[in-house]
Amino acid sequence: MGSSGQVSWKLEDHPILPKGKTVALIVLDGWGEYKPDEYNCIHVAPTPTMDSLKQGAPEKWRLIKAHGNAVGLPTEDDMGNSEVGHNALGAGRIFAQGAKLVDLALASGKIYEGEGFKYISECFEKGTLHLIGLLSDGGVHSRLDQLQLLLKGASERGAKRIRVHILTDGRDVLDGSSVGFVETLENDLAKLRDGGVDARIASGGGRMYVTMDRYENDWDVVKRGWDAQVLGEAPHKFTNAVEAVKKLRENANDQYLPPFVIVDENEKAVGPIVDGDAVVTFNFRADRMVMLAKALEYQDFDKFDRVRVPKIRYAGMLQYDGELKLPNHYLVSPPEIDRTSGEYLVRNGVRTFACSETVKFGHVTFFWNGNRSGYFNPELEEYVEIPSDVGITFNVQPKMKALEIGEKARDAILSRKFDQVRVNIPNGDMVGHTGDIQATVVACKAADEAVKIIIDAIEQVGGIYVVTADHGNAEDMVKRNKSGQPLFDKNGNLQILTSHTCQPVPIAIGGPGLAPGVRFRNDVPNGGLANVAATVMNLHGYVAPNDYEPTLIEVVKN
Ligand SMILES: O=C(O)[C@@H](CO)OP(=O)(O)O
Ligand SMILES: [Mn+2]
Ligand SMILES: [Mn+2]
Repeated sequence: MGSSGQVSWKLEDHPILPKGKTVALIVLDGWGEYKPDEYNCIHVAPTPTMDSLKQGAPEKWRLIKAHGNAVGLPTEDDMGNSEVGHNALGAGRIFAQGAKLVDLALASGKIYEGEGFKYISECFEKGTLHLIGLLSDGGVHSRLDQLQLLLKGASERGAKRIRVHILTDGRDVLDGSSVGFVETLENDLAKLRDGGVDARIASGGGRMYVTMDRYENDWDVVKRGWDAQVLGEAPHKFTNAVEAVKKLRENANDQYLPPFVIVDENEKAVGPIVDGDAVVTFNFRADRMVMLAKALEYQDFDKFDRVRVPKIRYAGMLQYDGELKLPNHYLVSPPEIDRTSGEYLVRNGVRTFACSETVKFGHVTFFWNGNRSGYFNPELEEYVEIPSDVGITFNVQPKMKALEIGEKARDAILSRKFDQVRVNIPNGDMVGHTGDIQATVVACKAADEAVKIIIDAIEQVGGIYVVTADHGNAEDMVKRNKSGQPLFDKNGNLQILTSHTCQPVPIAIGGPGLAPGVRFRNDVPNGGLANVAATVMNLHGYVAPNDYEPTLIEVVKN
């Protein structure tokens, strides 16, 4: 059913539940459930609204899975993330995600037989192969072991000169871990050199300061990367990448390292991108690669002065935006996330409003709709983006735009122009990633206040609310041993967890429009994010398509 031509879009009416209720769908980003201790910012923060929803357990509040296999990731040790979380929430089915698809393509060798690899390998004879991406084993945007296999595979297939442009992490993995990842990569590159391949690290920088911006929040981030990777220019020059990262870490953490280039003994950059070269962006996840992909691929580009636009062959690890066909060439086909609940509902006349601030805007639109940008039907949909603050780490502004998002949703609800009002409230996640516990407590309080604004509006119009989250983050801010005790580093400092978690997330339903007798079923104990779409379709008065994961709710006679 890949092509929409053969799909029957008409949804069956729900036998009991009515149509026409306003449904508010609230996704708290990075809001999991964990034991209530001092490192659980959601517990520490005053969150009266979320607390009162929890009182509705088990009929109106429960936990659902948001990590690992439940969201299409390779293993149960993989924490959830926004891409796979919102994909599952919106699509109502579990798709093997980028991480897994790349694993399979590398294991079978199919990655080297595809059009994308053939396309770039045409440059191997005369040009350099550049690999740009996030260097960690976080598994959210990329994975080191995949990079290692790709390096090996490409050199076995004729790549003679390879340059790696690294982006240090510290967000999906512990801050400080980038030194170890760079050392590992350097060892691999040394082995390749022993085998006659001229392979080196050429440039680097921290993911949040260099290259990996998203949703066009701050093009300067991408420009810094461009200058280092393509032009070979950066404020910091080193002859060795391990040394670079160690030195720059004195003033910044891994996520925010300034851009640097590796130079030779004559101070000349060892790996600018020039005519005739091949480039692969090795992240599988889309959102933070789209901007660079545009800069590399678009002829007409006015977001910053590229100075020099090399004639290259460029391929993404995946195609990052199916609608924009960006990039044109890619090594692995992305998951085909079709027939999303958003598309079904709009095609059945459900008027939809979606809103977040820039840094999460694509989550409730692009990811929600199966990595597809744009409207299904502009007559029935309105997507509102509230500009995020630019150039700050969010611990200095932990309230972010939560209240503004709440107010926009409230206005959309009270206008009665929409049947579904969908938001992402970013605070738990974005502030949780900074590792600043006090700020994250403030963030959670603000998120709770935003939920209240929306629920109050739903009360006024007789609607229904669904409150859930895409994965954990703010509920646990420390690294722990197997028995859950916080871990300390060798200097006795608490090991702060900046990443997401593997914890389940809450889901709550309620509101005056919820029909009598609606409650969570108890026969879907392993329910996860993918079960939410069918649930929401029911609340709009429809039955979900057969192949959707089952609904979480039932209607019992009183
Ligand atoms: O910031 C991001 O890119 C990821 C973490 O790498 O977070 P989220 O999945 O919540 O967007
Ligand atoms: Mn998220
Ligand atoms: Mn996150």
